[in-house]
Amino acid sequence: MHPMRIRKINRITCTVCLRFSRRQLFSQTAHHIPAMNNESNNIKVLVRVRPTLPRELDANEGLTPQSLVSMPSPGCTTLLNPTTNEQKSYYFDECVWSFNPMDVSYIDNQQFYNRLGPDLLTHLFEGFNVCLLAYGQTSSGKTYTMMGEEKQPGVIPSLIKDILKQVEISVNQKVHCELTFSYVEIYNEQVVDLLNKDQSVKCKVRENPQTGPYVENLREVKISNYAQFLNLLKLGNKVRSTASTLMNDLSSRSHAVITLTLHQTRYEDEVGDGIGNASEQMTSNIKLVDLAGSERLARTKLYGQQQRMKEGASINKSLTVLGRCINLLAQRNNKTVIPFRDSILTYILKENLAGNSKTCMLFCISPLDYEETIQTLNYANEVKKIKTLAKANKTKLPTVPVNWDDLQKSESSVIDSLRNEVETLTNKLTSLELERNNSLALSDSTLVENKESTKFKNLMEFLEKDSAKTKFENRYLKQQLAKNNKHISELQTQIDFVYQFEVENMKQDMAKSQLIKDIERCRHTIKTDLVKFDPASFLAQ
Ligand SMILES: Nc1ncnc2c1ncn2[C@@H]1O[C@H](COP(=O)(O)OP(=O)(O)OP(=O)(O)O)[C@@H](O)[C@H]1O
Repeated sequence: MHPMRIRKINRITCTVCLRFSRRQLFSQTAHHIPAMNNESNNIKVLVRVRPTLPRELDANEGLTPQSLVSMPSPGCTTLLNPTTNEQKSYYFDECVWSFNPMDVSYIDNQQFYNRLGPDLLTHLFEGFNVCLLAYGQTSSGKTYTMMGEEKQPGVIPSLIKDILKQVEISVNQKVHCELTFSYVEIYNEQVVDLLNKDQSVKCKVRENPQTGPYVENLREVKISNYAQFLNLLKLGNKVRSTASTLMNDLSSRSHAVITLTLHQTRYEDEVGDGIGNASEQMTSNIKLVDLAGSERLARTKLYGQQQRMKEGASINKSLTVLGRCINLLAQRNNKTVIPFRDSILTYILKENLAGNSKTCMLFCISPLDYEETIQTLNYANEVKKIKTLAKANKTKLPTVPVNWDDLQKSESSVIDSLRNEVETLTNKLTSLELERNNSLALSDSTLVENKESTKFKNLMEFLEKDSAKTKFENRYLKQQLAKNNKHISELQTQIDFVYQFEVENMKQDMAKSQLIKDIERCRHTIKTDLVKFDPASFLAQ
């Protein structure tokens, strides 16, 4: 594999391994991108221009070159043609200026996430399928925006942190959330499951008539804390490096797709403060896609159609087909058949490009490369015409609203709950191992009769559901217990205070009565002395 690529994958893994502080996370005022509502929406289009790279500075004798791109207002991007000096303006939902950190309008990763995060999070928890795609030529800042760096975490780690925090908040409202994580790479029309060490398992894309295309045999792993996400990312990146070495190509020619699926279950109230039965369920997902560098797609446009198809097929068919789908979708002709199935990428993204999804596409551009940038901006201009039809995937599950401010406050409680989670997971692992051993022992004896094996399967399903419920109940009770303990300790402080106060009062009362007694005794002594007192003898002295 290309050494730059290995360095990049390592960078991605190291970057998110570092926890970011609450201040870093929420230092910027949230400014949301225009809200996406529960109807037909256009795909939201964002454009971000990156700073000059060291090699570009070197080429300009260390001086910052003049950017060909400018963003005179938050929704406008202009591009200067260096040959003709003509300037072309484009209008998008949001234009993000990250050219020079010294500029007042400079937007860093944290600020960028604070604009995008609240909507992504709210839509996911409201039950919508959500998608964020990063598109752009090589080195335009796609991975930097999606994954980020040590001090500037990108959208993916920041979003996962916030999803986990919202999951904790939901538990308190008796909504059990289960989050699963999958990580695939699409290269040369093949899906590589990056979480499966056994690469002999083939992952084909199939279509469910209700929910659309999905990847068969995909490993989806439950995550309930940030450390688990980091481990999976590490594992995925390790497989990604090996896979690209085997393919003898650069992985910048591959697309990375992270999918987070959220299952929410609301439990009814039981008499008292307990948990009743599960009432409603809802499933939604978010796809976070870091596309392969688009520069070759642009170059192929110089060739004739046949040549372009050939190159698309051998180098990066997916991007060529994505471009074709986008052109056809932008024409908004209902009769046109969109060739989603012509590539694995577009097949996987079918729902996100034209179906049930709230989709946002980020176009990363270089400030100096006129040819590539104009291609990307023209492409973005087409994308903004595309409409999707998002519906919340639920019947009537009232969700726990996402409160950005609450999430800020919940930072410390999450760390505490993560500690609890370790304990819960260890217990769960032990019980699962026991369950598995039992099941293996049982299955040996029950294989003899089919009837018995069905019974056993049903029993296992029941046990699985029951153990999920028990786990949730445990978490809920733990939270209630923590709340009660807090209340008890507050009461204890009040009791201590009242006790101290009473003791002080009693002491004062005792001192008072002692004083009264002393005065009484003195009065008595004086009285007795007065009785004995003889003025004549006193005068004679
Ligand atoms: N907004 C930004 N601020 C600071 N540095 C950036 C920014 N965007 C990109 N960079 C830097 O530019 C370089 C290339 O960025 P990145 O690796 O994210 O590009 P890419 O589009 O993912 O490339 P590829 O298609 O090859 O995977 C990196 O060194 C990164 O640190």
